[in-house]
Parts: sequence; C-alpha cells; structure tokens
Amino acid sequence: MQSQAKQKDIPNNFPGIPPFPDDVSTAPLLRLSSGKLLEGDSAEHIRLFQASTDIGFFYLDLSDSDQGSSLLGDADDLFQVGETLFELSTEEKKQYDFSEQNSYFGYKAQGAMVVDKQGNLDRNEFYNVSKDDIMGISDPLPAPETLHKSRARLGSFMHGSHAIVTLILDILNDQLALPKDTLSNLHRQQAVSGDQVRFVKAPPQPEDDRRTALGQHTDFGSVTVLFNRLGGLQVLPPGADAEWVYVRPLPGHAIVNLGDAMVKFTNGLFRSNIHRVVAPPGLQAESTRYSLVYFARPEDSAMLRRLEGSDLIPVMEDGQTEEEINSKDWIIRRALGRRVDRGNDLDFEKSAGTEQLSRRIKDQH
Ligand SMILES: O=C(O)CCC(=O)C(=O)O
Ligand SMILES: [Fe+2]
Repeated sequence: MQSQAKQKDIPNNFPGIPPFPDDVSTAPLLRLSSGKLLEGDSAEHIRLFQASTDIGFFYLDLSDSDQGSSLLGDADDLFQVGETLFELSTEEKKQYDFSEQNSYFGYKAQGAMVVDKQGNLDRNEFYNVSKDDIMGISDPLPAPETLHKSRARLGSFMHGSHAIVTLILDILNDQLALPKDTLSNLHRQQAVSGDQVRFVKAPPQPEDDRRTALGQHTDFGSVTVLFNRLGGLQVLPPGADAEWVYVRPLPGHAIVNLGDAMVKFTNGLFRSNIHRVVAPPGLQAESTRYSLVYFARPEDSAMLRRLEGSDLIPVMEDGQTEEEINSKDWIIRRALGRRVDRGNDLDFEKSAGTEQLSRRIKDQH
C-alpha cells in the first residue's frame, strides 16, 4: 500500500468540473506508482502482476516520476486539442472516416456503432490517430489542420505512453519468467502496428433518456492507457453475480487496463476486464465528457496465441484449440465488426473478444 500521507497529497477531484459523487459504487482498483515501478521496487512489481491477473485494471500514479509527469503534461495539452477537434463540422469530420477502406483510423461519428445485441447505437464520437502515421512508419492519412498542428505533441504523447507500456510489459515478462524481452519484442515502437491515440467525446444526454454511450467490451490489444476527467467508465468485476461499478477518475493518474492480446498470450492467466461507458454520475451528467486513450497493440504480424517459455502460463487443456489469427486481423475484426455504416452483416458475437474468459465463471465455455 502507498502511504496514506502520500495519497492525501493528491486531490480527489479535478479543478473546474463538478465533483464525482461519493454515493455511487466504485471499483477498488490498486494504485500503482510509476516512480516505484521505474525504480524496480519488487513489491510494486508484484502488485502489478496481481492487478493483471485479478482484475486487469489499475490506476497508475504518474505524478511521482519525471517520465510520468511529462506524459501528464502531454495529456493535458491533448485534452485541449480534442475539444477543438470535435468542434469541427460533422461534414468536415466525416471526410476523415476511413472505415470504407477497412481502416479504423480517423473519425467515427456518434451512432455509427452498435452497443449491444439489440442494435442500440452508441453515443460518442471517436477520432483515432495512428502511431505509425505520427512516427513516420506509414504514409500520413489526411487529417484536419488541428491535428496537423499537433503532430509533435501527439508524437511526444505516443512516445511517453509507449514507454510506460514497455515498462509494464517488461515487468510482467519478468514476473512470468518469460525469456528476456519476449513481450517487448512483440511491441517494438518502430514496427508496424495498430497502436493509436483515441480522442473521445460524449455530449450530455437528456435526463429522461440516459443510455450506454459506449457498449460493453474488452479492449482488443495489449495495454490501454486512459485519461479521464469525468466519471462514466464502468467495469464488470469477475464472477456470476458481479455488478457494474464506476471507475473514479483520479487527478495525476492514468487508468491502465490489459486487452485481449495479453489474455491470449497467457492463455487466460491475465485478465482483460469488460468495461463500458455510461452517462457520468450525479452532477457530472450535465457536462460533456472527453477522454484520451493510448491503445498499445501487438505488431501487426504477431500471432495471438499462447506464449512458450513460462511455467506460470497455463498449458492448453485437452481439446482446447487456438484460432490462427494475427494482431492486424484481430483488431480489424473487432474494431469494424460493430460498425453499422459499412453495409456489412452485423454479427455481434463474431466481433467479440475475450469477454467470456473475463467473466471467470466456472463451466462457462
Ligand atoms: O472513454 C472511456 O473512459 C473509455 C473508452 C474505452 O473504453 C475505449 O475507447 O475502448
Ligand atoms: Fe475500452
């Protein structure tokens, strides 16, 4: 545990926005320290391993290391960029929707995706910016002026997020006693991958019609680094009787979670928690909600299958089979499979990830 004194130094609410209410259930996520993780504090490394196996979600205090603080600074700047970006006209934003070209980078309008099997539509806009585009690994995609002007900041944020992800992967690699660099070699910054920054905007919903803004899902990739100001994110803890609980955003912290690839690499040892976004709780429901996310994903050509070389990774059970699929195809199937604007036959289950495993309900296959 971090000392009480240390935790008290960090304010619980963000200045200038309505407070997160105290009377809603929240997830008791571990708060890990970026400073301690970087210093090689072995107790903190064990806590990271625990969080990865139990819940797959944790807070990362970025305020206690230089590397973390600089990432927080970039995130603050990009929150401003996100606000300006979404102020563009719908007509202009739609020019940057590349889903017709089988790409999930660029813009997704509100209501372009289903949130459930019933076909209800989402209530948030996305803008996804490719790491490879910003790092000069792929040709640049057409983008609005606001993003052109922010390429340096985006690059710095991507670099900082990728470094934090690499730190997490290296510690987990060590905890699993996998051959050195097994995980980081599947996530080289200069390799072609689906890594992206996502800007999210969800406007306030009418009081008499508040619904799920972003449907329940597990993240598709390896590690997600999320910055929130307003509540609304909820996680479904493991177990048959689990109920949705909010993740309270904390100043100075990122919310970090593992995605499907980490479940597949460890044959279910690590957990990718189901989460969704609903209207912000209490007084916060009147405000527009913005989030900023870095999604780290395995390199496009990486096969999403059980890794060899660790005694901690469960062996395949009799009759258990693995789908032969690489990271690129997995991400495309998951990212575009629930889009309603592509004229494809929507099959909700076909675009599912590791949700069943995430429930951790015995005898459920
Ligand atoms: O906006 C958030 O808080 C979470 C967004 C999210 O889960 C996602 O984009 O995958
Ligand atoms: Fe997510």
